[in-house]
Amino acid sequence: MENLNDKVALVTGGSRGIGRATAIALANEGAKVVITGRDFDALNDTIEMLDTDASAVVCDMTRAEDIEAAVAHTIETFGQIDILINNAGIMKNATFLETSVEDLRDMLNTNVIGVFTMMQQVLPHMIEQKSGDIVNIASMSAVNASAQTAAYSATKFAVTGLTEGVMREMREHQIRTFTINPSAVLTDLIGETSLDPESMIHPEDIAEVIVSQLKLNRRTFIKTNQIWATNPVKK
Ligand SMILES: NC(=O)C1=CN([C@@H]2O[C@H](COP(=O)(O)OP(=O)(O)OC[C@H]3O[C@@H](n4cnc5c(N)ncnc54)[C@H](O)[C@@H]3O)[C@@H](O)[C@H]2O)C=CC1
Ligand SMILES: CC(=O)C(C)=O
Repeated sequence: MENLNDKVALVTGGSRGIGRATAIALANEGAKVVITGRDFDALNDTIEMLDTDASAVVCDMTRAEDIEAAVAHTIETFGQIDILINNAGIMKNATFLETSVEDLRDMLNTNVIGVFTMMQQVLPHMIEQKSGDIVNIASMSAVNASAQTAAYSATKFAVTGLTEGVMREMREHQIRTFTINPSAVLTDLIGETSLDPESMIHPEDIAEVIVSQLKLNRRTFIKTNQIWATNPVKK
């Protein structure tokens, strides 16, 4: 089993939800953590929850220069990047005919181009280290499309393709690249739901899956998964 103690993790969208829970779980394993997001105060709230060496950097995933600066900050602060959690993402729900091309562009810019740019910035460091892990948070919407989320699904299907292609190129460098596919998780992203919150997946559950996959012996990895709630029931 891998030990995450002293590994350096960069977690995007670390101010709340799955990103915050993952940053906390990695810190609990002894990893050093850099979190990114757009709101410095919200990032600092997360930093105060981390019992480890940690740093926050403002980084809008739609801005390539922010991503470049966040990666440079991580290298300057901790000297390496062992784990990248590409978590930041947005969802805009609408029927297909009511989806504007601007909403599609916003989701593509954050969910796909942000992930693409972040991997392009981080991978040269991992290749030089001859080791690294990249976890891209896709979604069950990357497996099954639903009514009212066609455009969001398209961005998450794109994350799957991007991740698999990168994985095939990077395995020879001892870099594991994989997707996580959660179904509905109790976070701000899905907002009000008709489900009983206790019966839903919680962000901490996703964080636990991520940590357990990162702790697999480096000779193996789970290429993708599907994380379901056991028995989601209505309120
Ligand atoms: N909540 C759910 O049911 C599911 C969520 N996901 C995915 O998990 C990831 C995290 O989502 P949640 O924690 O649920 O959402 P959330 O809304 O609670 O958190 C999203 C995080 O991403 C950040 N973010 C959004 N746009 C950004 C940008 N342009 N630049 C920098 N940071 C940005 C937000 O500030 C926030 O910190 C997303 O990629 C989402 O698509 C996947 C499956 C299910
Ligand atoms: C929000 C999302 O990605 C779901 C419910 O799969």
